[in-house]
Amino acid sequence: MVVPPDNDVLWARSLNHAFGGSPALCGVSLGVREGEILAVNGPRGSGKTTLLRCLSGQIVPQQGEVWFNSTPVHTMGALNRERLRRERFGWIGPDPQLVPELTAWENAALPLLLRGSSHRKARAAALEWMERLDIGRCARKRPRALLQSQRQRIALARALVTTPAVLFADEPTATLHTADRAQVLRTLTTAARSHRITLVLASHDEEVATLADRGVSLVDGRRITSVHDAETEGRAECSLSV
Ligand SMILES: Nc1ncnc2c1ncn2[C@@H]1O[C@H](COP(=O)(O)OP(=O)(O)OP(=O)(O)O)[C@@H](O)[C@H]1O
Repeated sequence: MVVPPDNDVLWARSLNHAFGGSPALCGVSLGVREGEILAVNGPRGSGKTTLLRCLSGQIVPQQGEVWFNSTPVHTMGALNRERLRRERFGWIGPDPQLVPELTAWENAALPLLLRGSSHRKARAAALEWMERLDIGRCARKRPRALLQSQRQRIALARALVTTPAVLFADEPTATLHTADRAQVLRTLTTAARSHRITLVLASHDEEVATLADRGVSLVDGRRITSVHDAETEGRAECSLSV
């Protein structure tokens, strides 16, 4: 068995996954360094979501390996993967998927409440993140009374409230207007940097490339190297070696 490099918090080797015989990932390998912001680019249907779902343990690739901090994720049972996701990972998708009956702060605090944190602690942590994300004034409102951009920030607060080791963001700005997109992306990347949260960010948004440390590109489930990727990889390596 090949052991992953020490400085990679996440490492994937030769991932292959198909849905009903249609390949979604074909031999994708990559490493993600601790605290890095990695952009995953590619056109619709190129395998970005499938890659993030494999890396985060939501699905087990049909072939290949996924490692988190030198622990093999691909050989874990469903319960251990579930625990890993709950305790170490965060996820934000294109749709906020808030619980309509709960207030904004209760939605943001949900991962802590489910972990058994006290109501007071969970509320304080949720409100702190909501203030940082500039939605503190929405705390007592229910999702239906909020704008889509506010709802997506609540989902962001919910993903960040546990300070995950790795945050997976799958098209987090897809349902937002252009102005909101830029702001949510900047907020997300700033929060990740200030808390040293590793961020794997799949997006069509061109601004992502300027905010990430490095990018990988997928086409038809395969990893390709573009000139831009080679440049950004080079930049990341240079900045690490300074
Ligand atoms: N649950 C599923 N069942 C069947 N096919 C799927 C499923 N999920 C993904 N696929 C297929 O796998 C391929 C890769 O899809 P995936 O969602 O990973 O790509 P993507 O790059 O994230 O696309 P998008 O930008 O549209 O979200 C596509 O052909 C898609 O139709």
